[in-house]
Amino acid sequence: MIDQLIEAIIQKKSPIVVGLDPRFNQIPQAIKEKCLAEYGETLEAVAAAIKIFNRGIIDAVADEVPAVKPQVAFYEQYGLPGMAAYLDACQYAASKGLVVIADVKRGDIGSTSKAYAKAHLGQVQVGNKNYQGFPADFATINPYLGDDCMKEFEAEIVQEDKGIFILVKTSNPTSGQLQDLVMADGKHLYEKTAEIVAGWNDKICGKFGYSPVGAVVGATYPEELSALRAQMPKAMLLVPGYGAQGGGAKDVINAFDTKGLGAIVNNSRGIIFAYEKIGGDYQEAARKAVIAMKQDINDTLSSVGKQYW
Ligand SMILES: O=c1ccn([C@@H]2O[C@H](COP(=O)(O)O)[C@@H](O)[C@H]2O)c(=O)[nH]1
Repeated sequence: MIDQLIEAIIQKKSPIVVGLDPRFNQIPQAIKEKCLAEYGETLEAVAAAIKIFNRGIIDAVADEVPAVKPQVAFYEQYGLPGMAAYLDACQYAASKGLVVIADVKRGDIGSTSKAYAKAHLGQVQVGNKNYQGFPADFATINPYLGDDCMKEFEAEIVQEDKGIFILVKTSNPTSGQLQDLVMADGKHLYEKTAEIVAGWNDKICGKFGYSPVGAVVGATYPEELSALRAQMPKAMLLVPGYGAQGGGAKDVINAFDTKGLGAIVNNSRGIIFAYEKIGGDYQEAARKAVIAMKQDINDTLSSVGKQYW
């Protein structure tokens, strides 16, 4: 799947992933009213609105981006109807040929991690039949339970051709509270996580030189991003923090290798709710925002001689 992701990035000239993080209050009024009229003030109404909204966003951007990243929390908060909307987002995006990155930030003791891996990247068997719980191509992983727990995702990575992005240096303001702690050997904790990722990368790698075991590094920490690019040369970087969190093209440029590959930059609110800023139809606004972001990143890549296409 790492190779398909990179191929789609090259084909669409677009190292961009759209975050599907629906907030009910920000969904256009007409969609909300329609769903509330049909289902009343229920979780089902919210889920129906999310489903319509997401499908509209996916339709608007599918030919411009290689991937979407639904963040499960925005669905989970609405219980079972919310999770049905999450499933719909994954399935509908896949039906439009998009790579799905499940932002689930999972990780637990080994045996539980195995169940998480099956839930989001694999299959479960019932009798003679196999089922996919929440089908995705990649999942985000919380590393803090250690190597053995992350390794439980390996079966799905290898046998199902899936991938993971391990949280290395997150974009939030207090990420340094734990991740920047200096260890006995003088390295930061996030560098130790990067060592685990890089070690794993040496064992499993795709045709572009990138591994299905990638890393999450925030656009809001450009210096660390630069250093981590060098420390994990075979790790695809998933870079959140562009847009609403303050990151710009100049901040993410060092996530890319010298050829202009190796990173995919996320933007959630800045794309899906672009209509609140630029007005007009939400789908048209999302499409315009994606095209503007593409231009911004491609122009910046080109200005430093890194544009691949
Ligand atoms: O370090 C991290 C890891 C994940 N995220 C997620 O990315 C998006 C960002 O949303 P924006 O609206 O573009 O700010 C969201 O789903 C986060 O949970 C992150 O921001 N930082």
